[in-house]
Amino acid sequence: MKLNINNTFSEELPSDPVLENSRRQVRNACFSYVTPKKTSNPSILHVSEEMRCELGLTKEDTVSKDFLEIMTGNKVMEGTKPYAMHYGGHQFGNWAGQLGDGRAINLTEVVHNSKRWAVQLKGAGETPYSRNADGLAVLRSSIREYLCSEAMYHLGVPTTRALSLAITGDHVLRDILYNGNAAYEKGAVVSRVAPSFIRFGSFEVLSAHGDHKTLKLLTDYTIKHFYPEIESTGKEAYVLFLKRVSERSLKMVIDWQRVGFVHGVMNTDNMSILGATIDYGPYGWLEVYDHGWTPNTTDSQFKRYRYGTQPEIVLWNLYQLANALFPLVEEVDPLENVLDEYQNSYKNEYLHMMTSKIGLFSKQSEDSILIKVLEELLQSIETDMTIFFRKLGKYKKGSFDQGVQIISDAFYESNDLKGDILKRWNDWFIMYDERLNIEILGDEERKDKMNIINPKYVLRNYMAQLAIDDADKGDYKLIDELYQMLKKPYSEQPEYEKWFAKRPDWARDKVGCSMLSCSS
Ligand SMILES: Nc1ncnc2c1ncn2[C@@H]1O[C@H](COP(=O)(O)OP(=O)(O)OP(=O)(O)O)[C@@H](O)[C@H]1O
Ligand SMILES: [Mg+2]
Repeated sequence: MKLNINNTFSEELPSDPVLENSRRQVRNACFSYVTPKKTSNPSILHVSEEMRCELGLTKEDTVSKDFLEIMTGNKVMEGTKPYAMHYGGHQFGNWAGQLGDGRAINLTEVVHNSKRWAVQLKGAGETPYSRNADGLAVLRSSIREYLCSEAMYHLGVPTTRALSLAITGDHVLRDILYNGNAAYEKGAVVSRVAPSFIRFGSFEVLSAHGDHKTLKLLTDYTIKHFYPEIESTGKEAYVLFLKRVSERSLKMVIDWQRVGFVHGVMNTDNMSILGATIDYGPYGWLEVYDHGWTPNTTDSQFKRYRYGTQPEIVLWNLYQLANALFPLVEEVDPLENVLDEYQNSYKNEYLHMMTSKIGLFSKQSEDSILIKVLEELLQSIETDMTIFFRKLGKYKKGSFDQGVQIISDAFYESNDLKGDILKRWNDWFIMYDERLNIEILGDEERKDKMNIINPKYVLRNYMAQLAIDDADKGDYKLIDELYQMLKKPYSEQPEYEKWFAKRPDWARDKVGCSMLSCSS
């Protein structure tokens, strides 16, 4: 197996001088060297073809013994020195101090086709940052991370990627609902890939420790490799850096809102500095359109990370990043201006995204009302988000009296559609139809454009759970079926029509489908 190894993070940034794998507080360093844990009887369950090609690996490579051993922790690739990254974070609104890669281990960076990739194992064993946990990951959460990160890539949402999914042959103890019912589960490792795994928390931890020297090194490194378009130097560069991170993070969260993805645990240690979705833990997909929904039972009391607040939370997290960068800028105003800009751009971008979802591509002053009324209606009775927007593409100008009929599959209880609600829906279609008259696109063209904005297939929570249930019994076919289908989320794919359906009733309140915890 030949990878074009080219390490920059570990070559250019300070490492923790302690080499033993003991839990500790790390200072003046961006990472600690650590070797992945050996696994007892590993086997690869799936490999992402697209990611394999991105890294310059052949099919033969991915079925080799080397690949199996390297991607499950049993062998360290020649010429590499794996390491865990040092970071901190704000968790659920509070500063949590040092966190770091407690179970993720970076193997190496690779350059292929002029693109830089860091390859990391998640669930690869204890590190200096493991605190009181075991450094491992279970099959259920690894299937969810593997499938969803690749699905998000194909949806066009900025994200970390996955290369392989493996079981380790070891057993891992977990208490899924934190209610005293711990049980052994199959251990697993996902090899995941991103240009870099640096997080907001990587900057925060250095700033919190007053280590401005390493903070500056890390910021300069990040700009040099990942924001090369920033040509200025000094304070100006750091302000621009915050601005670019804020723009990328805004794009990411607008995409989340567009496809109905709820991250579930948007702590600052789970915010990539590249504006990519990272940490597929207790995430979920909106089935019933509901701004108040979060899949994460650990957050059920305050619902801090519910669907509707995700863009505000990104802003809150950017504030923490701005605070962390403050020692490099020493002026509040320019940093605050960047955050103010986020707020303005967010309003515009959100409206633009929502209007494009309903096939409006010109701007009109009344559009915000049309969208607001629609959002209220979508929440007035249980309405499936994916089905609603996809079906709306079939609407034909002038047929407002058939509007409700066209989207009626999206309603979970069509009996609820009566009286005032039905009237309000009909009124909305009249408004919508009038507004469509200002658009230049015809029905077919509008539908085609809407169909590359509104996915037909997403990884509904119960679908991942079905794949997990099968995998627990040793049947991995559904993992591949979902993986193949989710490669083309915007295409019709009649062979997969059965997955274009509302959540089945059995999944309504089932653990793993509508209730997920951080236990993984
Ligand atoms: N089983 C575990 N063993 C050791 N550390 C863990 C374990 N699970 C989580 N952690 C650590 O707890 C912190 C918060 O966990 P969180 O659930 O956000 O991350 P994660 O799912 O492990 O990984 P990532 O953010 O890398 O995708 C992180 O520092 C993480 O490394
Ligand atoms: Mg995390």
